[in-house]
Amino acid sequence: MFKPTRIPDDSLTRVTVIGAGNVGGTLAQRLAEKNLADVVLLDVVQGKSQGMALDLTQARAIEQHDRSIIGTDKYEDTANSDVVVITAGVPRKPGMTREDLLRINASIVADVVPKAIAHSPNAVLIVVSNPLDVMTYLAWQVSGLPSHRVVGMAGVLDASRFQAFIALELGISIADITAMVMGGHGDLMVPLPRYSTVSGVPITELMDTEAIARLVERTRNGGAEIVKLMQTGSAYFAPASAAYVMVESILLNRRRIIPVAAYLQGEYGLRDLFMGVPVQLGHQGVDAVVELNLAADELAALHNSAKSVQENIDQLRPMGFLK
Ligand SMILES: NC(=O)C1=CN([C@@H]2O[C@H](COP(=O)(O)OP(=O)(O)OC[C@H]3O[C@@H](n4cnc5c(N)ncnc54)[C@H](O)[C@@H]3O)[C@@H](O)[C@H]2O)C=CC1
Ligand SMILES: O=C([O-])CC(=O)C(=O)O
Repeated sequence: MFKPTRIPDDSLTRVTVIGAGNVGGTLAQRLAEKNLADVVLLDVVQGKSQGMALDLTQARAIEQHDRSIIGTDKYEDTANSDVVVITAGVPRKPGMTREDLLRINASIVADVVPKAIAHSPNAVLIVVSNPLDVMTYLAWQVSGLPSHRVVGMAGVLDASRFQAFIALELGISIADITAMVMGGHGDLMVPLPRYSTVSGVPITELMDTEAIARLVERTRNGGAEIVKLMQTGSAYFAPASAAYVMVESILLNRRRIIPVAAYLQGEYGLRDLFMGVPVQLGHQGVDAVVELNLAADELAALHNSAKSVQENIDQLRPMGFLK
């Protein structure tokens, strides 16, 4: 008779998601159900990640995958992860900006990142918690990791929103649309119509300036529009999808060229901050920052956004989060 043989669990790819909330839970689901990686889900609330992991495990028969999903509140259980994603933090409520979360989320990020990286020193770190660019800078500082192994998730999400609004406006398939959004993940983000296309044709050749301005504005307010509608939290389906894309490009070494919050060392005339720029993203994290040829007004908008990010990074010092 056939006798199954149990062999020791030896994960080839393992992703830790810190924070088993809306974004973290949905990301864990995507990672496992798309069969990309085994997942360890950690939350400070006792039982939350364990319950979610059990629930996801009970869907395996239906979703047909054999990925392990572990829920825990112990960092030892996250050891040797290839990628660590930080979604721990507080989401904003209607009327708040992302920057209003700076102090509370800085205290969470400063606490969880060193603990996670102590057990996965070779991981690539992806930050999701808001305010995104500032939290990514802080995570880098407290992780001790080289800057290329720390990235923030926002540009893929913001570009995906811009793509969705272009598709809705033109009544065409999302499949043929690309978009680029640079800058900080805040009200001053920089959607780039010249670098947003339908089958290779820039949307500047397909829409009038009024329509483009309207879609740009809706993209900038994409997060706030959802916060206002939901009242009790912020977006998570599209954010989890965007984080998935980044994890996939890293684990499969796809070297996708996508916008992420990356450490800038003179690119675009900016230095010593994390902010949204296109990068080549692979196994080691950021292989290279891609420098697009920006027009003077586009570059000015990028610098304006960078100024706001820098002002918020500067607030971390008097608060005691940075040396
Ligand atoms: N970068 C982006 O584009 C996006 C960022 N976000 C941000 O992501 C964060 C999470 O959002 P949601 O998942 O919707 O919030 P949520 O409230 O559903 O989940 C957050 C989870 O973090 C956990 N947590 C808090 N402190 C912790 C700690 N010290 N250790 C471990 N876990 C801890 C909470 O218990 C909770 O389960 C927020 O800061 C939100 O603003 C959300 C969407 C998009
Ligand atoms: O709006 C928020 O606070 C969450 C977020 O960053 C987004 O959905 O873009």
